[in-house]
Amino acid sequence: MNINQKTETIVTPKINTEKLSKRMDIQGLNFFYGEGKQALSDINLPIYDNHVTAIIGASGCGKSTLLRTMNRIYNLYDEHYAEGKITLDEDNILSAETDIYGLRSKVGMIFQKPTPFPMTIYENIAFGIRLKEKVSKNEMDDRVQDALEHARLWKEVKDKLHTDAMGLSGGQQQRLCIARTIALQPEVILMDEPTSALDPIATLGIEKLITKLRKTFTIVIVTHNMQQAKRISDFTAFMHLGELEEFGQTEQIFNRPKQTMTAEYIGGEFG
Ligand SMILES: Nc1ncnc2c1ncn2[C@@H]1O[C@H](COP(=O)(O)OP(=O)(O)OP(=O)(O)O)[C@@H](O)[C@H]1O
Repeated sequence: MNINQKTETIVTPKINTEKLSKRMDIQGLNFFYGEGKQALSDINLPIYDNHVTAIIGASGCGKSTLLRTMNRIYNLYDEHYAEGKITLDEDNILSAETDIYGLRSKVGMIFQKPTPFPMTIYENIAFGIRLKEKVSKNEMDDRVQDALEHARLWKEVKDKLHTDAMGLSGGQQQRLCIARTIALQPEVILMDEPTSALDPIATLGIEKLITKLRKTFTIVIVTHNMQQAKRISDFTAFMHLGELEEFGQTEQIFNRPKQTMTAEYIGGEFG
């Protein structure tokens, strides 16, 4: 099966963005990997609540960098810094007063390669919950089951919860990582090419899951796969050389791009 084959022109109803609330709002964002090494310039991007926003663009245009500003994971390195404003529920997360651990529990992240902890399936989920709050054994069992059900993994693992998570397939491991993130009840889930290490069937499993999760969470996904962006996102941001070239409803970006650069990228002229 080739899941990347060209699909029909997408037909989706126009979303009236005036009726949506913004879960996050990026305003005038610049990002530097050290003095003089600017990777993002003046990014302005709304992230609408309970919708999926895809970030697309050629290699090196700044997609992952942009995603990483949204939970300040770049703070792991002293010389990396951001300027501008990113609001989450009205608070500027770039402010020096931001509680970074609190921020990361509100804005979860899924990486390219599944990264389960070398523990049992159950512990992969219970571990994070325990760090955040005190819950009884029964409540923990319920929370673990709930997260696995939400991540569409429960049926496959319910009889082996106390076995090593590393024994799961790649697609199952990625769904476990999603379950681990969901268990902490974030508001936003960031996904950095979450299916690029998976086969087509596992990819479709994750895509179905993302479509379901948007009812509860706000999702931002970086993808190289334009057919994937078309299939699962409501909004698309096209980046070029560290700038946001065009943002709009996915249907508009793919069917009627306004910028020549967007049309060329979508048409496969560079990438
Ligand atoms: N740790 C780093 N130190 C210095 N420069 C970096 C670092 N990480 C990324 N860059 C640079 O920042 C720019 C944006 O990189 P980024 O990884 O965000 O792009 P991308 O669009 O996600 O690329 P890809 O699709 O290849 O993953 C590139 O020019 C890259 O070389």
